[in-house]
Amino acid sequence: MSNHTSTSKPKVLVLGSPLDYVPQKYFDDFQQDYAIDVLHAPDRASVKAQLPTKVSQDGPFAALVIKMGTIPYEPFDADLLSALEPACKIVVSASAGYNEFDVDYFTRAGVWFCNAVHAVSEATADMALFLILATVRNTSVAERQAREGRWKAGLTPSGDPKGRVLGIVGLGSIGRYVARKAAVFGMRVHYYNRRRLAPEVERELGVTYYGDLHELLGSADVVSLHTPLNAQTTGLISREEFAAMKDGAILVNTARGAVVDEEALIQALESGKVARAGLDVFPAEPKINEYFMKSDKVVLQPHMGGLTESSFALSQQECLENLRAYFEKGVPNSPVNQPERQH
Ligand SMILES: O=CC(=O)O
Repeated sequence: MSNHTSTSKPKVLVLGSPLDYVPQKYFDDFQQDYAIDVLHAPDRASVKAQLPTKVSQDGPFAALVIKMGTIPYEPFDADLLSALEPACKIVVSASAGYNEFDVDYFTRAGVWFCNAVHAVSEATADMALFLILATVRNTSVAERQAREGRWKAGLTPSGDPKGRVLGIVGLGSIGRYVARKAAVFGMRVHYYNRRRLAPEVERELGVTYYGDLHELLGSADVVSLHTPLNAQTTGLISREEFAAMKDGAILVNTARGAVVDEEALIQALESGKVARAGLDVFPAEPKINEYFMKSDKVVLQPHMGGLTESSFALSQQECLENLRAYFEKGVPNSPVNQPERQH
C-alpha cells in the first residue's frame, strides 16, 4: 500500500535524463510513494537556464538525484542548484567520489548529501585489475605491434602478476575487492590506510598493513590507488612518493587523477623509476595530458571504472534507497554530511 496520496507524494527531480538502469519493478514500487520528474538538460548552462522555471512550474522538489556522468554539470554548488532551495532536503549522487560536490554548501543549506558507497566498488576494482594485468603483461606495446602487422618481432617475455607485491593505498570498499581479486592472480597484497583494519579482516583478506605510506610504496611492485580525492589526498603521490617506490614499479590509478602529481608521474615514467602506468582517471578530465596519450608505457581508459551495466543499476537503486530511508526514517543510508538546519 502506498504511504502517500498522489497529491502528497514527495517530488523527486532527476538531473539530466531519466533513471535508465533501475529494474522496472523497483522503479514502479518507488513510484507508488514518490513522484519522479526529470530535468532534461545536457549541460550546466542548460540546467541553470531551466531549473528555476522547472521548480516553479512542477516543483517544489524535495529531493534531487544526480546520475553518473557528471562532467557536463560540474561543480555541484549554489550557483547551479540554489533554485531548488528551500524545499530540497536531500541530494543523492550515483557516483562514489564526490570531490565535484560542494558538500559545505549542502550542509549550510540544510541539505543531506549522499554518495553511492557500494554500487561502483566491484566494477572499479575490476578496472584496476584490468590495468594491473595490462601493465604487468605490457600489453599496449604488444597490441601496437600486432596492429602494425609486426606480430611478436622484438617482444620479450613480460613479468607475471604471481608472486608480485601489490601495494594498495586506501583499503575501503573498492580496495577490498581489489585485494580479493589480486589474490586470485597470486599477488601478495600490502596496504596503507588511515586506519588499520581489524585483525580478522586482515586475515580474511590476506593483507599486510603498512602504517607508513613510503614504506608501503617501497615494498610494492605494483601500486594501486583507492582513496577518495580530498584536501589530504590531493597530490598524495608526488615526487617524494615516486622516489620511495621500487625502481621499475607500476602505478595504477582508478581513483581520481589529482591524487597523483601529474608532472611527477611523467618524470618518473621518463626516468624509468616507474616502468608503466595504468590510468583510468586524469586531473583535468575530459582532457588527457598529451604525454599519456602518446606513451606506450601508459595504458589508458577514459574514466570507465564504474561504467558497467550492473554498477549503473546498483548505483541508481542506491540513490533511491537513500531517498526512501530519508523520507521514512529522517536519515539517509550513506550521508556524507550532517546538515546544519532542516527547513
Ligand atoms: O568515478 C566514479 C565514481 O566516483 O563513482
